[in-house]
Amino acid sequence: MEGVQEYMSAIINGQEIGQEIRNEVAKRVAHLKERGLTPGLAVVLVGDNQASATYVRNKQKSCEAIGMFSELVKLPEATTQEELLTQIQNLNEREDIHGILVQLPLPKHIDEDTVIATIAVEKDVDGFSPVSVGKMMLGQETFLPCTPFGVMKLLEYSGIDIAGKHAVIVGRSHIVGKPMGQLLLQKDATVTYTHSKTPDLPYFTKQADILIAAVGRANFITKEHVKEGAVVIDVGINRDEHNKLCGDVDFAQVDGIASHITPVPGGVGPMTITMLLFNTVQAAENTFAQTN
Ligand SMILES: Nc1nc2c(c(=O)[nH]1)N[C@@H](CN(C=O)c1ccc(C(=O)N[C@@H](CCC(=O)O)C(=O)O)cc1)CN2
Repeated sequence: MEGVQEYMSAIINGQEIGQEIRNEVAKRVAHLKERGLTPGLAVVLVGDNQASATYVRNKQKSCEAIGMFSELVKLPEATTQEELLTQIQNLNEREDIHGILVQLPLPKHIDEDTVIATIAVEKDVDGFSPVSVGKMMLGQETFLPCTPFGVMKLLEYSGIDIAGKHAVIVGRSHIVGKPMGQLLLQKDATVTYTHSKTPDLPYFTKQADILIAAVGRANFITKEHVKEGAVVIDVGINRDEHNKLCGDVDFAQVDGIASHITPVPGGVGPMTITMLLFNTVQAAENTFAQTN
């Protein structure tokens, strides 16, 4: 059709890129172990959320696969906030634990902000604590939140230039949308934040060279939202009306319009755990450097 350029969208494969990075992390683990230090991750799971239990199991398996030590602290739904804080304080003191993560969401009677702020900043491998977030905002060295960090790696490994590009973020969560914009800004993108209540969303998203969908709604981003040749990164993990896993982007509609696109599953998801391993080995290396 005249005036319409058709793209073969390149599929960004998070499994493959994640594996490449995990292989590098595994070498760093082996190097530390030869020197007598085994990187250790503590994963705290409170309650019976099935999806959380699956993610936690995958995190533990991934640790084992590269030779890291991992410990699961599994607590019942009725755990009080005080009990949880005590558990975290104990983990903060442990020399064999270099990274701590508390799986989110927590049961409603527990205040997530208070819990996250209790994790020692040098063990905050999720990068969620106020100090880690503040350092990230200032461009200082810190642990970056795993999902946005993983997206940055996907862009880098796919050879996508960021400087000078217009990145539009759809979503404003503390763990994805907000930090995502900051990381892109630090690489000289021009960043626009939008969200589910932005009027005339396509007006903004159609301007995106890099479109990040992190709104948490199944198939929310359709062909009306996407400029031809845009890079489309789907951070969503949803279930559609048939209970099938899907992202925030209607893949079938956007495939062929975008220059690059991430699938769900197999795009951003595997990178979240990869960057958790990356941060944990970094935490262990920091400990090693301080004690040797
Ligand atoms: N403390 C944290 N809690 C949560 C985080 C987090 O980064 N830290 N993120 C999410 C859940 N999450 C990790 O915890 C996570 C979600 C999805 C995947 C993933 O690999 N998804 C696969 C599909 C998996 C499936 O089949 O269900 C994919 O997209 O390919 C990894 C990690 C909320 N909580």
